[in-house]
Amino acid sequence: MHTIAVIGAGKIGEVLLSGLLKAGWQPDRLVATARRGERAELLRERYGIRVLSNEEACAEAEVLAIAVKPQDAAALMADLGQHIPREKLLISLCAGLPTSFFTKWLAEGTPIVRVMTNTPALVDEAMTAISAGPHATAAHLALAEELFSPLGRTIRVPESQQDAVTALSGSGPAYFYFLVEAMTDAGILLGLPRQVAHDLIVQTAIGSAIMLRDSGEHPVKLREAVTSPAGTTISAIRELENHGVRAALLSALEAARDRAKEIADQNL
Ligand SMILES: NC(=O)C1=CN([C@@H]2O[C@H](COP(=O)(O)OP(=O)(O)OC[C@H]3O[C@@H](n4cnc5c(N)ncnc54)[C@H](O)[C@@H]3O)[C@@H](O)[C@H]2O)C=CC1
Ligand SMILES: O=C(O)[C@@H]1CCC=N1
Repeated sequence: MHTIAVIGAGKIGEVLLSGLLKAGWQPDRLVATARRGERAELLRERYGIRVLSNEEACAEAEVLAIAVKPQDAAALMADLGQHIPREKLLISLCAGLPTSFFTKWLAEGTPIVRVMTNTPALVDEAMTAISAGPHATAAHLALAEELFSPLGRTIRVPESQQDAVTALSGSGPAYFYFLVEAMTDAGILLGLPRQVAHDLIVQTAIGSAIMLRDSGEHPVKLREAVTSPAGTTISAIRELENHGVRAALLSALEAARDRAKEIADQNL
């Protein structure tokens, strides 16, 4: 069994650590690094894992999962790159950064895999997309899948699609929460108590998501089944179309994709 180091165990790094522990990884196979002492202490207490310096973690683990913010990656790699021998596998979780970003700090031949996951990993329902970067073999991709499959679903995509994946499923949970928040407000407008509105919409979201996943039906079909002739739903749909919600989503995701590219450009 490999030892995995999560370099920069913040929100996403912690999700990965807790998922691996739930999947049966032994705490002595997991190592984390953190910038702040209190964070290190919390991770030690919560998970019983070792929290080391970046350099020690690199020496200890065969797989290095880079989970710092993209804006912190250059400083990290400038310090750490020289301590990473080519036998290690580097897995980047950083939004926007292409695998070519990392190669300049790494020994020639070091394998890199790029991953985009999302926060539903906390409830074992992540969507994780995995791409081979330079020198990543089928075995490296299989190892990345082994690490992320306990957190939910995994798919493989070409690296050229990762910015789009980031815009769609990486950021996706935020769009659904935004929608739930707005629909709860709409319930308040219609006179429902906040808690009732919240409960109604959360269960409706869960039911709709399960139907989308399990029915095998196209979303248009599912929507049509709710939309009665001259009924209530079509009145609401007309307002959504009048307000350009579909166009807003297209623009929103394009903006997220463009921001991923911009992050890369600012850090290259
Ligand atoms: N939050 C999300 O929904 C998602 C985030 N990501 C990506 O995951 C990465 C991490 O994001 P979050 O967990 O949200 O950020 P975060 O800010 O919660 O975690 C990053 C952690 O890295 C630590 N750090 C920074 N520089 C360090 C260094 N030199 N040595 C050790 N630790 C260092 C910070 O102290 C922080 O705890 C980002 O690159 C982001 O693009 C990917 C998918 C989803
Ligand atoms: O907002 C962000 O930059 C990160 C990447 C995907 C989700 N959160």
